[in-house]
Amino acid sequence: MKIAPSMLSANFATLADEIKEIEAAGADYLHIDVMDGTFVPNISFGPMVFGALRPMTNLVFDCHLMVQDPERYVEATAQAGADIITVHYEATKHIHRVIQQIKSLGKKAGVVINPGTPVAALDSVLPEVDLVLIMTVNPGFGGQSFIESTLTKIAKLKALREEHQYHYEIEVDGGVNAETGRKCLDAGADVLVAGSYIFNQTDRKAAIDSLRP
Ligand SMILES: O=C(CO)[C@H](O)[C@H](O)COP(=O)(O)O
Ligand SMILES: [Fe+2]
Repeated sequence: MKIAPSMLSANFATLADEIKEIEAAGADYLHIDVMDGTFVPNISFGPMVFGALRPMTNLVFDCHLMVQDPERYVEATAQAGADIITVHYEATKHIHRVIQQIKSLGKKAGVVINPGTPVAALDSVLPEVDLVLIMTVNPGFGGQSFIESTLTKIAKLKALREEHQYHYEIEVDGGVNAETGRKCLDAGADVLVAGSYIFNQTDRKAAIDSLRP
């Protein structure tokens, strides 16, 4: 399994040091939450900010685009050094086209659904994607409580992957701590995103280690 600390909960005044610390502590991905104030009721940062961090770390840049019509920003995200670009099913009229756009830029393509969207909405893109992200909170803010009903989606995605020999990783995002993270792993998750749980602890290595079974 992999751990993806979410930069949203890091100290923005010392970002480079925060990122180096979680890299040394054994993180696998750096989860990068881009918010536009329209698709979600919050604004975070964009490609100019994480692009500046790219030369400072070898962590996989796992970009979660919470922006309306993400096709407008996929190219800038790729150019800023993203490795995985994940777009919301709910944010575009053309999810299949956006996935193709990401792949044509040579990046791994992910799709993400809100707690209110069923796995069935993803039928047509599951054969194409490298990652499926299940929101386990409503997107927009760190530090929210895990929504238990999302666990059944993880199991569904795992069963579909086995049945059809799909290749996507299953990632979960929101309210993940040692307890809820374990539930996600038991249900079949491959990647745990955790923001406040990791960055609110002074010992980030202990926090990351506590998420591993
Ligand atoms: O996408 C997100 C919010 O929309 C974040 O990745 C997520 O909320 C991480 O924060 P926390 O682990 O504190 O819940
Ligand atoms: Fe996220």
